[in-house]
Amino acid sequence: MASMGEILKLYTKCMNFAAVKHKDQRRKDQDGTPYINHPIGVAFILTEEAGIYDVPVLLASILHDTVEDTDTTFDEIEQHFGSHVRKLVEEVTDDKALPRDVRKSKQVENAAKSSYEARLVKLADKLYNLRDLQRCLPVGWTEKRREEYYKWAKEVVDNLRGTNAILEGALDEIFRSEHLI
Ligand SMILES: Nc1nc2c(ncn2[C@@H]2O[C@H](COP(=O)(O)OP(=O)(O)O)[C@@H](OP(=O)(O)OP(=O)(O)O)[C@H]2O)c(=O)[nH]1
Repeated sequence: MASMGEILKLYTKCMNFAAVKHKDQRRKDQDGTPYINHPIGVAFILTEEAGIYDVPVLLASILHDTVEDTDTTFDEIEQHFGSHVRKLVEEVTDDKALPRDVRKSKQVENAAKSSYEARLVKLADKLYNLRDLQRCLPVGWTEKRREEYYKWAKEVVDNLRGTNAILEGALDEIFRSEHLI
């Protein structure tokens, strides 16, 4: 079993890796929030709200957008963080080469087939993004696009149910406030 020191070393290496990879990326909000706030926030939801302390899950949550949105490869993830974390990051990565509508429907389909660990990352990711959407509308988004995102996110979440009552409860609170349930 890894010591606390080894775990902290790996966790810090992971945050540094993601921060370097996302360094030029910003969120879509008016303020151009540094993108790294999102993966760190997803990991924080898992520890702080859901009480998840599973190391591969937390590492995958921090790395979840590195391959999708930066030049990071799955081989690189494996080299630094091992094959288990690589598999989880693969499970939560969308293929950006696909047309947007195909990518979005694949995410709904793939949710149902995901592992328990990947489901935790997906739920926390959706929770962060939906809260962000409640906080402010991304630049260039219309109210219609916002509504469509909520509806699509609910379809994904519905295929992830039975995974974690805290995360699903927090998501349902948002869906209720948006009159989706
Ligand atoms: N709410 C919100 N989202 C932002 C912001 N900045 C960046 N995003 C990202 O935008 C994506 C959602 O926008 P879409 O238009 O639906 O997706 P797309 O960019 O992938 O086409 C999410 O990424 P994703 O990896 O595609 O996640 P998900 O849509 O698969 O959950 C989310 O993380 C922001 O300021 N607010």
